[in-house]
Amino acid sequence: MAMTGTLRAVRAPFGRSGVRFGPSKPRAANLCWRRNARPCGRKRLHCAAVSPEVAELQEKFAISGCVDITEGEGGLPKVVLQHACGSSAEVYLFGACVTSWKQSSGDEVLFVRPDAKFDKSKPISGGIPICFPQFGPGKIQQHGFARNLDFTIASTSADYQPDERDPEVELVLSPSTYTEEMYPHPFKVVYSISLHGETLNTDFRVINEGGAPLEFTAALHSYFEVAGIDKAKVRGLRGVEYLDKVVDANNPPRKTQEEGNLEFKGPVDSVYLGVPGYVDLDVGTGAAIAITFDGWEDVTVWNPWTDMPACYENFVCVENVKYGKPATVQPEDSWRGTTSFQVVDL
Ligand SMILES: O=P(O)(O)OC[C@H]1O[C@@H](O)[C@H](O)[C@@H](O)[C@@H]1O
Repeated sequence: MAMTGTLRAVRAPFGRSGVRFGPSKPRAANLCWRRNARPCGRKRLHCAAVSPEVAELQEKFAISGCVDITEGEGGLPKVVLQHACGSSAEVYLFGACVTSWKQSSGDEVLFVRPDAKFDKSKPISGGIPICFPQFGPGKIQQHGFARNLDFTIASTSADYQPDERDPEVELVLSPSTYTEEMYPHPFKVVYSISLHGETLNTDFRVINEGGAPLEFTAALHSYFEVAGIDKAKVRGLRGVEYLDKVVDANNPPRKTQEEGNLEFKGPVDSVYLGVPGYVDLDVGTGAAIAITFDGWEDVTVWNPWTDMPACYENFVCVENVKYGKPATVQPEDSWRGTTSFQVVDL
């Protein structure tokens, strides 16, 4: 993942060293805190602006000017990352779903579907949901349970240098009675999301906390806004074999991508197997989203076409996937998939 030579201040869950910023500096105990860590001036218990849960998270994990924990849609807690350059990202603890990534111009890059619900009745439909421990179809619910569950905040951090403070949040998901019924394996998901300038970086790790090998498939099910489905193109897949799930989702035929530009003239639901680290999406405005990745081996491209009449013209999913060869993680070992998303001019 691209990082500058600035001193990073991060906690060290996997051997990286540094200084931890969260829980953040002590604050006046009873005041309600809002965005940018300024108190609203009223006693927290009497302030209807945020729930006690969100107020507590803000008190523990906010970093002034870089990281805030606020109430999102439906009152759900969300982490707001703000970079000094003006870019920002928003991450719901429910599903660890990144629902917004804005450039310093204010332009939104991600797409949230109009049918998205923020009441936990279903996963958030849009942004970057996580699929784990299954990228379906398969034995359990289509895309696994991680996108239906609340993650917890392990830490927040930012760089030392005031002009280059890269905000980061590290989220964790551990087994519960609910997950054990479907997937009786000790695991820990550790997922970090950060901004480096206008670039969004994700670092997805699965740790085997049991005594037997841990198997899973997974994905970052990323939805991107496009200027029109007729203008969108995915590039970087020429010559790659793919599974065509439009033909048969349960028994997809294997094909080879012939064209350098994958265009959309009908439904597309293809899992490209063994993509070498880079793909981009021309969004039709003269810009593209460059997706650079490591660990993730496959790429799914999905657009439902007229099955979703209200929005199919406005988004394309280009997903980082570990599917063709499911991950097998030995006891005390971990699997890691990193992705760097960047908007580039064409
Ligand atoms: O669960 P969601 O967000 O509606 O997405 C569903 C789609 O997700 C894609 O990743 C799959 O390849 C499709 O087969 C599936 O239909």
